[in-house]
Amino acid sequence: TGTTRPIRILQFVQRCAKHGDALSVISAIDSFCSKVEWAMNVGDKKGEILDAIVLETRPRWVLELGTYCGYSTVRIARLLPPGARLVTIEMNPHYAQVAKEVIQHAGLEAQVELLVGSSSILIPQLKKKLDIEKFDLVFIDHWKISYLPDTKLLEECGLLRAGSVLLADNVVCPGAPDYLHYVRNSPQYQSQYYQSYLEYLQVEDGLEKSIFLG
Ligand SMILES: CCc1ncnc2c1ncn2[C@@H]1O[C@H](/C=C/CNC(=O)c2cc(-c3ccc(F)cc3)cc(O)c2O)[C@@H](O)[C@H]1O
Ligand SMILES: [Mg+2]
Repeated sequence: TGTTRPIRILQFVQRCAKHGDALSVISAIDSFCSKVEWAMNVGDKKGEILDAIVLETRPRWVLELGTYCGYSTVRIARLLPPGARLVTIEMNPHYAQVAKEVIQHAGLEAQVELLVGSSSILIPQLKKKLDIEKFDLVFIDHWKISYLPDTKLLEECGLLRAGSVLLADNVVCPGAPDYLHYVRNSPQYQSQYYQSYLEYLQVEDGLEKSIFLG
């Protein structure tokens, strides 16, 4: 009975963040998760690296795997140029509902397409569903065992172009060893590690940026 952690995060956002102000939503979640209850958001330190890569990529189409409460969805969507779109996939309907309300509180619902379902089922449907050509940026932050199969699925579905950027969270903690080996050894990727820290903790973690060479 009682509430869930995502609900407690949403309630804190609704109480403490200003409606339509994405930055206040981001800082409310970071404040709650660093002082009250830890949660698996990319967080403020890795979030700054994410921000820099979104800005340098200037993407028209972004895909996020693993929405959770929508923290990184808001971080990314707030930086998109007008007309750009962020498609985010979340298989847990409860988490998806929380994320929907977090995204709405930030005033970013127009830039975000939140799809509820498994990435392995939805990725092959994206071209038809959303008349998408290719993704310019993919932020991977769902189950760590799904990073590699979903990357291969994106390749097979023709959703990546020469220059598409994959950005993977948690390549150190919890780690995604099979994914890391693949992107660092495949001639089809130019890969780079960005060292940082696990969200809200003094533990090493990092992001891996991998450019698809086509
Ligand atoms: C079927 C494919 C598929 N399709 C669609 N949605 C999917 C999906 N597979 C998963 N989801 C959703 O994505 C989110 C899961 C995210 C999983 N993330 C971590 O496990 C993680 C852990 C730590 C950490 C934990 C404990 C520690 F001690 C240290 C570190 C830190 C981090 O930043 C982390 O991202 C949830 O919303 C799932 O519903
Ligand atoms: Mg993560």
